[in-house]
Amino acid sequence: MEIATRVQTLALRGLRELPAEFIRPANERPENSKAIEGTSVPVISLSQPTDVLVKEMSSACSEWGFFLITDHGISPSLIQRLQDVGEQFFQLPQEEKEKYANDPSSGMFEGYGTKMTRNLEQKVEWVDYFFHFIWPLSKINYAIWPQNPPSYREVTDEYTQELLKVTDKLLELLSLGLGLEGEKLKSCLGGEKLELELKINFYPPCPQPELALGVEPHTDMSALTILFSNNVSGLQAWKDGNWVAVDNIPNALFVHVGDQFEVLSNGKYKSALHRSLVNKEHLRMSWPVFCVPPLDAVIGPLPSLINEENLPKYTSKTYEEYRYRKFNKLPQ
Ligand SMILES: O=C(O)CCC(=O)C(=O)O
Ligand SMILES: [Fe+2]
Repeated sequence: MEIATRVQTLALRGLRELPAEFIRPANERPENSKAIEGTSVPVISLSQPTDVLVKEMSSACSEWGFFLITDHGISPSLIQRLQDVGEQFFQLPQEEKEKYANDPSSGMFEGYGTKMTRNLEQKVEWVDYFFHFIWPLSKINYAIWPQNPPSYREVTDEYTQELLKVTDKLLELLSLGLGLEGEKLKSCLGGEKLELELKINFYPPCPQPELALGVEPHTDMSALTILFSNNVSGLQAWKDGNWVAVDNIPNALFVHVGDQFEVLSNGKYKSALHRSLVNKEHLRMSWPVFCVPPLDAVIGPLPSLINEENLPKYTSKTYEEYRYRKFNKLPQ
């Protein structure tokens, strides 16, 4: 396996100019595609009554595909501890981190990674990451989790338990918002077999942030993604032809619809196109958790949402097939 050049290693070299593979074509550069002013992402407090939440959330998912949640019940100190252990891992000596290197080309997605490129047409992103399952127990491979700092596992397990409660609540509200029974969307995601994947994105300060992207525009193939950052701005989501910067509200969680919920809802909920920018001064980190069905779950528009006015807009297929097609850029 070829060892990737890590973005963190490049950043430590104190480059003044960005290597060519990071320089985006003019139309993709942040300097030429700025976020609009005067629009902000809906903020939904989970402390409101259910009927209010159902309305606010379903309209946010239909109109925006994303929203921020506050009063979600996860303590600020737990979020801080999760940030600390993630940051401590990335501060380890490089050779220590390389012990966890992943190898997506041979199907080993979990571990420490950086996307590579072999030709200059294909640009790369200014980010290193760590990726692993956090749920269900049968999918967890603790051997690939950072052993350092030693509290990484305990803190991450605790966050998982708290996040499962939030996920259940969101899935229930989003089901009700489609006029379905509260348990419906969770059962479509395999019920207790629903999977959670954690990615830690590490974006070092970048010498020419106006020419680069942290993560290029994409929709997540998950059903739902729940994310927070270290309060350094950079995440943007696409709404009606413009980029909208996601505000940093301390301890709020950013929630967005992924492809599987767009398909299940037959397009009522929109999978959010989003990207992240980097900056010159500050390290940015983010912790998305992807909520996904098991690979053998068949995902298609829900029959109860289909009628003569609402014909199916998507084909049904297993999540495994969807993932294969998305990775290989094949039509769905
Ligand atoms: O860093 C962020 O805020 C977004 C990252 C992201 O979209 C992803 O990893 O899928
Ligand atoms: Fe994403």
